[in-house]
Amino acid sequence: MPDHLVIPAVSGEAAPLAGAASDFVRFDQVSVTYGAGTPQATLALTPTDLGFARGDFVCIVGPSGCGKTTLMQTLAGFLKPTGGAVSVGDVPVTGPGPDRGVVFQHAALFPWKTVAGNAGFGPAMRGLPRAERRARVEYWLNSVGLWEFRNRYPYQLSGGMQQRLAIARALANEPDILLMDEPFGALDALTREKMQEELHAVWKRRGMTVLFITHSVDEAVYLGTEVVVMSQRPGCILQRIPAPFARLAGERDIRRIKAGSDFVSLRERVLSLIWGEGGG
Ligand SMILES: Nc1ncnc2c1ncn2[C@@H]1O[C@H](COP(=O)(O)OP(=O)(O)OP(=O)(O)O)[C@@H](O)[C@H]1O
Repeated sequence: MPDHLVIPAVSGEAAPLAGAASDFVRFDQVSVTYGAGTPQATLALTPTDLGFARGDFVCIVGPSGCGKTTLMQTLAGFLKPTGGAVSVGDVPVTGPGPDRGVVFQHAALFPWKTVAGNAGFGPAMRGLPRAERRARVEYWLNSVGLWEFRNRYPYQLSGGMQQRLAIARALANEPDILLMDEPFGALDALTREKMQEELHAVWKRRGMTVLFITHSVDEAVYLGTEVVVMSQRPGCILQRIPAPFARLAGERDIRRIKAGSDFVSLRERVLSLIWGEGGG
């Protein structure tokens, strides 16, 4: 580890489960039952409290089917909770909105639009003036290294480039909150680490709030300011674990950070919690 890196101590303390009244994003007793009132009713999420501050990078991990996507979709506004309420800046979430950008595992780009057309879609839908749209598209395509590919179509891009475009498209709306559901799950290991670096750099530069679902504990511990571990279905939050690596001061070296003993011990701690719940 280079000397100039300042690593805050890994406290070993879990953060309190409930949110605080001052939190920017709040889930208050949010529960979800799919098919409520039918014989097929599935309790996906038990009443859950979670809150976090503006600028936090919150990573959610947990066994398959534990309700991670369900929780995120209530914040995205795609899913109305069966019980409880979600709010952003004290305003209740009642549906999707441009303040919350969403990136899924598969890029879901518009194949008939160019790279620039995809990136500019949100601002165009919102009726922003042409000059501002162009400026945003240029800025965000440059940010994810795709400006020189602006006239290509999605099928002419690699998987990693498509995912970078999906991120640029979400960011071109300049959302306060970025919601990412296993965004790097389909990428090879090397591209995935590069994407982790790029996302981290964008997060640091923009200071936005991120809620990030992943099956990779390594990724969660590296990117998150906090790792939220969920239980098996019906999901609840088992532990919230602060992580220090996202806010490291100084130059970052992803390989050295991940090989460091603080990183390895935090990763093992999260992994053993998940294994106790039946695996990821
Ligand atoms: N539309 C739906 N209708 C009925 N049940 C659903 C629906 N969507 C999800 N479920 C169920 O709710 C539970 C939680 O699903 P969810 O997708 O939130 O889990 P997850 O933790 O994101 O899973 P994974 O890690 O495998 O992506 C699962 O048992 C799932 O089968």
